[in-house]
Amino acid sequence: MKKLVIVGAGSMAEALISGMIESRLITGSNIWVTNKCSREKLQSMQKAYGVQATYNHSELFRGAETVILAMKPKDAADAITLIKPYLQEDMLIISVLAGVSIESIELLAEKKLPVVRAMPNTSAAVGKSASALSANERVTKEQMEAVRGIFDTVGKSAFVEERQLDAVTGLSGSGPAYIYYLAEAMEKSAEEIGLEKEMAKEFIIQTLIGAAEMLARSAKDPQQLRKEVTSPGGTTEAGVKVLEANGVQRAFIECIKEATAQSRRLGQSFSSTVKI
Ligand SMILES: NC(=O)C1=CN([C@@H]2O[C@H](COP(=O)(O)OP(=O)(O)OC[C@H]3O[C@@H](n4cnc5c(N)ncnc54)[C@H](OP(=O)(O)O)[C@@H]3O)[C@@H](O)[C@H]2O)C=CC1
Ligand SMILES: O=C(O)[C@@H]1CCC=N1
Repeated sequence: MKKLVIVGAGSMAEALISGMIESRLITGSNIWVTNKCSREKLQSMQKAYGVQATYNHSELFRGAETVILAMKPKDAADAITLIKPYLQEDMLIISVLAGVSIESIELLAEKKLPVVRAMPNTSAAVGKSASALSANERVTKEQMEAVRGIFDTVGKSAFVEERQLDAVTGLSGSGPAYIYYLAEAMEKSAEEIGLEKEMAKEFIIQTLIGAAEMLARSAKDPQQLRKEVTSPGGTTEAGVKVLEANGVQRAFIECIKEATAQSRRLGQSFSSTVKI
């Protein structure tokens, strides 16, 4: 891949950079990054991945083939307004911004651009992102393949309708955080049940990896797999009864619905400011 520019150098940018370099899709020297003002962060990324970093926009965008927008949605209007003179109609724009529509990006850039909206997750750093993609009609077949090239090397990707991206954001964009929340609870419980922290950590990680592998490889659904762990009158049944009594499954469903609604709200408030 030729020159790739990433505007925003936070968690998502770093996950993508580390995944792309690890999978040898691109070398660090062909990746150019910038952020708002955190110079130390850019320096640490240069050191860790061998990427190029600059605040000089002419230098940043000169000869760029692909531009990834990776700032927070609240910063997107300012960022796109600043970079719009440098965006060319043949540059492929990939936005990972939650909620922000393709239309809003084009309105802010004040030009017709090939835009792909992507919703990956931070597991891209280890090649395990689940990424949903949605493209406008200006994206060529070659650009589409280039985008698949990026997101398939950092995990698995699939094209969806743009209107489905809020739901994907609530489910798998934010998804790793829900699993980390569960891991946090398991770690906290370990202390209370008398297990040494470091040892418990290993058991927790292997249990999560094993359960994920079972879900991926087995033809059985999650409920069936859960039943197979649950002996009548046994330990799992006793534990899961407590989860049921506390409405934990319902809480997870509400959590994903609320995250989806927040993605929709972010998008609506962004669109309304762009259109004013
Ligand atoms: N984190 C995640 O799990 C996921 C995030 N996303 C999306 O990715 C995007 C980034 O999220 P995340 O990486 O977590 O955010 P971070 O807060 O970690 O990083 C945001 C980055 O944007 C930079 N930035 C802010 N304003 C500008 C600007 N005007 N010009 C250039 N850079 C700017 C910040 O620079 P500085 O540090 O100097 O302020 C920072 O480097 C969001 O839109 C989010 O919706 C999508 C999927 C998953
Ligand atoms: O929390 C967020 O808004 C971003 C989008 C998906 C994951 N992190």
